[in-house]
Amino acid sequence: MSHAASPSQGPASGPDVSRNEYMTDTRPIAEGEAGPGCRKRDPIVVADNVTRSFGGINAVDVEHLEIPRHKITALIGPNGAGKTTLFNLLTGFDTPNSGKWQFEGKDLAGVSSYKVARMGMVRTFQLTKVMGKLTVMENMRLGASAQPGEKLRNALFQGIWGSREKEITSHAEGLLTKFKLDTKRDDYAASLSGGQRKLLEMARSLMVNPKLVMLDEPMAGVNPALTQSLLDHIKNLKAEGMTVLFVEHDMHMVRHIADWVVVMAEGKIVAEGPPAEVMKDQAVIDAYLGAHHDVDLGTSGGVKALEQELAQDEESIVGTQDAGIIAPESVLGDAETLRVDAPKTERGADTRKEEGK
Ligand SMILES: Nc1ncnc2c1ncn2[C@@H]1O[C@H](COP(=O)(O)OP(=O)(O)OP(=O)(O)O)[C@@H](O)[C@H]1O
Repeated sequence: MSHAASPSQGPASGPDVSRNEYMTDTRPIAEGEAGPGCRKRDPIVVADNVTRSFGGINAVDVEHLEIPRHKITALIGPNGAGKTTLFNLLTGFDTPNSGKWQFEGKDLAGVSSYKVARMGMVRTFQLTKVMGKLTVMENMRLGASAQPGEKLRNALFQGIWGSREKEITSHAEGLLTKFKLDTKRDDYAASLSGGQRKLLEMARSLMVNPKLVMLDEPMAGVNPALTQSLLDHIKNLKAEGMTVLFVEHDMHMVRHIADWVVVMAEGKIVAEGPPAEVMKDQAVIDAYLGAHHDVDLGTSGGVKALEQELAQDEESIVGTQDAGIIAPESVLGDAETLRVDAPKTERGADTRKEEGK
């Protein structure tokens, strides 16, 4: 498939043929049968034997993984499955014990996170890393620092610097307008809501015109009023020719926007395929639900069945709405959030997140 449009061009820049091209491509994503580690027709990332352990825990143990280009791939799995660690490894924020991986055919092992971003592979974090004491615009400008125009030596050449400055500012303004943050451009990022900070982080990551955008739990902590807008922005990334890989516990979001789903459990890829197929997969149900395996996650009936099953299980905290894990359908409505998590207390995940994961 041709790369018809620069990722920076949005729908505002005129008729967007790529929108149709990328959104309507129904060719199979896998080369053969879907399954863990299956080959893709057009992969943008290919990883082999990537492992990372912490003490005795094999946090990531991925034999083979390919991420399909121009598609939205969801990376799902219970708490502690290794999703964020895999993100960290692929983007140079952590170093694996072994393995190699390529982005657009280029080896990335040993490449710093800064260079990875400059090559077009950017990521956001579960807890946003926007700078609270900088304004929204200053945060955006920081996002451009992976571009050559921001290098110090270029600053010595006033002409280049001046035009580059204008270019960066105008690019930032365009993105802020698109993300409806333009009225906040001079506000401190600390004054934004959680959802607006997620939008800002996403907008900032686009300052380098990435080819692959990796979002770690984009919906976590987002007010329902902003949920639809975030979903639309993610779909737009694909329409504009970008590839998206996102980690998410919100199964409705996964079913709604993902073209492909990769499931991790205990560091390994245990299932892969189109959302509707994967959520019926026994390995996925087992990974999420342990003993509660007679339930189909792909249907709302399945959720009801699970709730009933859990209501009779005194040992399980899954399904107790107070824990924020599964809300009954009566509470969810249409644009609901359905979280399917393993109990956090199993591995002290909460503590780590508070430390700035
Ligand atoms: N810096 C670290 N030090 C020690 N253990 C870690 C560290 N980072 C991750 N782990 C462990 O590695 C495993 C995988 O964690 P990871 O955060 O990647 O899982 P996850 O699938 O992203 O979970 P969640 O859905 O809760 O975000 C867990 O057992 C976790 O406790």
